[in-house]
Amino acid sequence: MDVARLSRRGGCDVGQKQQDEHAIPTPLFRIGTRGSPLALWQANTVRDGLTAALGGDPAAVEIVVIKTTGDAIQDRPLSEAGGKGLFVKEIDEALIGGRVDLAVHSAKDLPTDLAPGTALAAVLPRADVRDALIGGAAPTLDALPQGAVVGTASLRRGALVRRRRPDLKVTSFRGNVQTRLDKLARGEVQATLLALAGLTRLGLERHATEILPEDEFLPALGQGAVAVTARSGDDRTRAALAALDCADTASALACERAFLKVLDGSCRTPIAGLARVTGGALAFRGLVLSEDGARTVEGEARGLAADAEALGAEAGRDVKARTPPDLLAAFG
Ligand SMILES: NCc1[nH]cc(CCC(=O)O)c1CC(=O)O
Repeated sequence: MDVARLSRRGGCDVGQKQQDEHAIPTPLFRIGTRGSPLALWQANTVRDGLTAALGGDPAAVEIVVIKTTGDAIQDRPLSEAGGKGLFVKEIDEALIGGRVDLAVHSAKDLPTDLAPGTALAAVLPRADVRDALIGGAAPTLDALPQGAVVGTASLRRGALVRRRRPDLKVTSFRGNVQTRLDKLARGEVQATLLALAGLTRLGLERHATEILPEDEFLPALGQGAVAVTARSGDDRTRAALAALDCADTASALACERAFLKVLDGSCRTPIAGLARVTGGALAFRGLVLSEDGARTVEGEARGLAADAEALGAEAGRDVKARTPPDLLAAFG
């Protein structure tokens, strides 16, 4: 990246800076993020990568923490309050309004339709996609006592748990990763499930008592990936972010998001799926479940990574065509 080609905002170019050494430097890029520990880890990772790509000036990239409606609502399941979009609305507004130049999100929390005027600009290399069980009463799902209570806010995790252990009780469980671990420690539930990627990023992976195999516990679409959005027309920011993009992860995410888009009108139906890309080839498996996990409809797609989006959409249409109407009704 040729930093000299990037003009500082507000006309504060290098010549001016030399004239007035005490001027507060204007960052080249502002990153919008939520303030949760996981969100800050992600934003810091993008800041470090972007700073390095720009030549290492620590003043070049600034993080702006934005409080979202989703952060404010703590008393009810988000699927009731309005869904995932609640975590991105205010950040999108800041992006579109120019208060920030890029926004960092967990890919799995990003709605399938991005806000008009914004676009994906980079996807970081994917971390471990698997879910982990954090068992209080026992270390593994199989060893949990009959009727034990598992706390999770995720319909997908709830359905996958009940598919394997129909006797377990699944209760809604919100809050950030640390809050959930605290609730478990207080005995409010006997076990919970969290993304291994999130635990690892927060240095909390020691709490995982069982790592669930990805073929049985198919992850959420986008799990383990960090996505960066920018204004669609902002070529300056998009060019800078291209240095951070992992092409294989971006293809996998495009496939998974296309699958989700075909299937999901709301977030009331448990959906899982994972695309793997190796040497230009993509393999995808996707799943729709009933809330109790008793019924599942599975789809697969294989092809070129270059066709990622079409492969995901095709798998989505195939699964949708074979899904019983009452499961589809939940799509809202
Ligand atoms: N919905 C919250 C969320 N968003 C991303 C992660 C974990 C990190 C990731 O999947 O990239 C988590 C926590 C969790 O599901 O355990």
